Amino acid sequence: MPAIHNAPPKLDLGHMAFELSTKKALSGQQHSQKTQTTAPTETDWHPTSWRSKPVTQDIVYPDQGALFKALSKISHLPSLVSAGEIERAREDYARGARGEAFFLHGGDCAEAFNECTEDHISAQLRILLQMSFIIFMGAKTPVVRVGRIAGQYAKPRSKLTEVVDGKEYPSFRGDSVNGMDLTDRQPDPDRLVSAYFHSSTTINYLRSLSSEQQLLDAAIKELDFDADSIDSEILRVKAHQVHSRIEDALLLYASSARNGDKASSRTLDHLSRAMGSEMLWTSHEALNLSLEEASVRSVVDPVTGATHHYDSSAHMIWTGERTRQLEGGHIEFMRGLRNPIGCKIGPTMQPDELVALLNKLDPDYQDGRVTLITRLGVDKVDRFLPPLIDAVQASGHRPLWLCDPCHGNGKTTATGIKTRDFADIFGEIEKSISVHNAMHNPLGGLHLELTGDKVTECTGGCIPLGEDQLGSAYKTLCDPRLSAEQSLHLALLVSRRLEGDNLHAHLSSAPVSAASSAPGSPGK
Ligand SMILES: O=C[C@H](O)[C@H](O)COP(=O)(O)O
Ligand SMILES: C=C(OP(=O)(O)O)C(=O)O
Ligand SMILES: [Mn+2]
Repeated sequence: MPAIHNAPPKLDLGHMAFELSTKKALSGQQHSQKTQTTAPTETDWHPTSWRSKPVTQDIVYPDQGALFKALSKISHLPSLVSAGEIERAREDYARGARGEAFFLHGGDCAEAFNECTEDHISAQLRILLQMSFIIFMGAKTPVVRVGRIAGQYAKPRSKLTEVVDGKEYPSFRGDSVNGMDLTDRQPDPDRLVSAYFHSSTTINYLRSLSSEQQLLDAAIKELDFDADSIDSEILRVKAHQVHSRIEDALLLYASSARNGDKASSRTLDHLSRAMGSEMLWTSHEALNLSLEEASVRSVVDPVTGATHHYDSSAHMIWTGERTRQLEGGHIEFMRGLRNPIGCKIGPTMQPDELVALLNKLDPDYQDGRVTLITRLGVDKVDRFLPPLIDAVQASGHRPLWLCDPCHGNGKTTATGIKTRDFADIFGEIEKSISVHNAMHNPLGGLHLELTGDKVTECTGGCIPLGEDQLGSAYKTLCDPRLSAEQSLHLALLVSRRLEGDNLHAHLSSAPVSAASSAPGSPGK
């Protein structure tokens, strides 16, 4: 049973008592709000109201004084994202919920402080851009990108302790909590401050990469993808199409930059819009509620007079499968925020429980207010997804539905390595698309654990990786991620699936690819 959160004695973090760094974001006017009295949803919500609820996966700090100091520091540091950006993200989520945009939400399972480097951050942005370009070509819908980035530093664990050589240690809970080293497993509040600065550096670098020029360069010039290596004729053809479309776009870009050519500019405008001209939205699992609370900034909407509460640490936050109890602290915290919020949905979720959750998180029935991230497992989608969709449709809520094909498909090899197989991952996506389509409730996007780096953490893919090869570049701090190559391969398969194109018809001379009969194992 979850314990009632052992809250530090009445921390006045000052999130309501200092000048609001976001005060100009909504209107361009100055609004100084010293105390907040109105809550956006229910009058009893407050940034601290989660503290009286049971909190699962709680992080217990031995030194409460040091915790108070760290949280107080964070509560006075500038917002990482602005209220205006969060408002724009809300609009994207509403579009996604209405089927007007496809979401690609992905990144590391757990970000690492020592991977806060130009190489890793640009690789993450690049892979998401490349995948969204590929998916856009099939879905023919703008693709909105959201990173598990700039704050994904805290992890829930299946077991809160582990035994090594007969001795019990707290499990590693992410770089914002403790260290991987067995001697560094006590939660350390200084890591919270460090997480803030790593997040801030990451966002700063992402912003510097987000100009249109950079965006096109990253997506187009560096599509480091050898189409000929794909072991499936259908996908190889598709990959070549992507390459040539990318080359066309690059030529257009060069010529319009030279001549200011109107037609080219129009095409490019279209391309940029499709790719989204905004920066990548940032997100993380809001696990450590003390940290999230210290990030809340309250702003009065000058038009309506309502007070909005923004979690200024990310554009979007979500609650995990292990912490989504209806009466728990995590749901309580999220319900009062203006940010788009999400919830992971595993196979134990009951349809009526899901509707109760939506009633609580989305009392005003706003499109895309809540993102439901289903992570059922490839073998459970057909059984568990239809009743959930049915209940939500009948409820009148319109959430954004994402498929997370990673967390329901984990397995451990005989030698104890955590992995996932590409075929299961694509299999869950395919099944989810089919179920959603059959119920006239189109899937709104994907939630993936992936990296733009060359890692060997998941098996399978276009150049199939076997279990015996997992050791060569297994770098994740927690769950296995799709490598850059596996991610691009997945994007091609998804693009093709969304396009509903039947390349078989056009390639009548080609051998029937295994991709159509054994999803995710093309040619094998
Ligand atoms: O990312 C999700 C969870 O934190 C992760 O799957 C837990 O991993 P564990 O089962 O090794 O604790
Ligand atoms: C913890 C995670 O997933 P879930 O809550 O779905 O297990 C995660 O997305 O990293
Ligand atoms: Mn994970």
